[in-house]
Amino acid sequence: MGTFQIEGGHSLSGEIQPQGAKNETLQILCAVLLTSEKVTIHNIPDIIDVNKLISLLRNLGVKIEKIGRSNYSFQSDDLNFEYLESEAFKKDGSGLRGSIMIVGPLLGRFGKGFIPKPGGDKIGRRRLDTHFEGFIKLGAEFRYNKEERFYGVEAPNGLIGNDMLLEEASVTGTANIVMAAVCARGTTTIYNAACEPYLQQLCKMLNSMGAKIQGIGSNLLHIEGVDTFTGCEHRILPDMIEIGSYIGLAAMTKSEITIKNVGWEHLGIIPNTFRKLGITIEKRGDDIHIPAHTEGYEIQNFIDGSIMNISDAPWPGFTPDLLSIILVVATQARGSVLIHQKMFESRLFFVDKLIDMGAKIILCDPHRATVIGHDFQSNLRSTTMTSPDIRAGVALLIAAMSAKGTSTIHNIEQIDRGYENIDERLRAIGAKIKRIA
Ligand SMILES: CC(=O)N[C@H]1[C@@H](OP(=O)(O)OP(=O)(O)OC[C@H]2O[C@@H](n3ccc(=O)[nH]c3=O)[C@H](O)[C@@H]2O)O[C@H](CO)[C@@H](O)[C@@H]1O
Ligand SMILES: C=C(OP(=O)(O)O)C(=O)O
Repeated sequence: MGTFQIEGGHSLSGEIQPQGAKNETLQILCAVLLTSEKVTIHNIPDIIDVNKLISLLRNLGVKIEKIGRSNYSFQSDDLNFEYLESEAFKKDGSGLRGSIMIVGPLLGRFGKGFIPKPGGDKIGRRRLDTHFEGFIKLGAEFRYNKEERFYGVEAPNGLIGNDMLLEEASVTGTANIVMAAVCARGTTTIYNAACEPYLQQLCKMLNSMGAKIQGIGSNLLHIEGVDTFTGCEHRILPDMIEIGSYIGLAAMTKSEITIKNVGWEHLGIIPNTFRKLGITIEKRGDDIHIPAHTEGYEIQNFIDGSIMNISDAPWPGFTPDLLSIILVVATQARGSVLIHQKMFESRLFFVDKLIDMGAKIILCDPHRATVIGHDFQSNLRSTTMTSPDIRAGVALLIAAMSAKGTSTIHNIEQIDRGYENIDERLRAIGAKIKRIA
């Protein structure tokens, strides 16, 4: 179990470049299974989840070449289907959430796809019904082995396009169904599709491989199935969750930071949501500049004077992955805010650790927490804590960097799942952070 030791109370300053987006990369990597031709992908982040998926693809027989620091080529021209029946696959597949998205392309191209119950953050129930209901609508037969928690879909005679209305705008579910539907005979429409930028990126990539997807960016996708796909080149967007994490980090440590090349047009409601906490965010070309908040930051009220409420919603709503960051930053704001995590059931329990550090938070129920900001009148106290999930881990890291004294965070593998070399990159702008195990 890895550990960070953080000496808090230091302001940072300088420039930081966001990595390629974890959640886009996981979708894009699965799409390489659709073609026997070479697919080249740029700006792949060097993080645990992505490296696990790359290794799974390699074990599945995909030929993988690293052609630059963050650039790879993939060729799926001779897959090893025996691997899908092996114990090694059960272990590899259950190591991350994103692995679920190999099922759609395998089902579409080869008529069968399997996956063990995927891993990922333990943040409450994370069912897969939307994925499999979609495959069934396309004509696949579904099997589930309860003992082994192993899912399978088969369509030996190929998939047939259909109209479907998804029960939830599931991100990985939509990606999975799209990658199957592009191979189906005839037309598929997917209503209530997730439409976040990474899904848009996936659809654009698929179109550049020969797919015929319309409605990209909306929640109604129209897909004409095609028989074959060509290779392509694709570049991963900057990671919006990492960008949001740096905005929060800058404000809470009163640091002046420039976040470079953020891809503003893909950030949606994220900058304005941080502005509701009173954080100044300047657009400088494609960079975000955060001035040092030496006078603190004040949470806005609603127009009628009622208390601010920040909650998650499917895109273009606010991503649930940044609510933990919003929550920790609010602990030093002037004013109060209600954080409402609607999607996940166990993602707010980490507030116990912040309360231990002296933060004023009332956990109303598993989905809602009220934060009463300190306005920097009192510092958080340093402590020893364990990172429960990827975003709570970074929220705790931000808390530790703003706290008085030296804190220890265990289980930093959770952070390394999604943040490339975070200690080294933060040290480069002045953080006192050591990886001690
Ligand atoms: C690898 C990956 O890309 N992971 C992301 C993906 O996970 P993932 O695709 O697994 O998440 P889903 O979009 O399927 O749903 C997440 C949760 O939200 C609930 N839900 C979802 C849609 C909806 O309209 N209503 C609703 O309540 C679901 O029941 C589920 O509990 O999307 C999540 C939601 O943005 C992010 O937190 C994850 O980081
Ligand atoms: C919840 C997340 O990831 P995953 O879906 O991979 O567990 C996340 O990135 O915040």
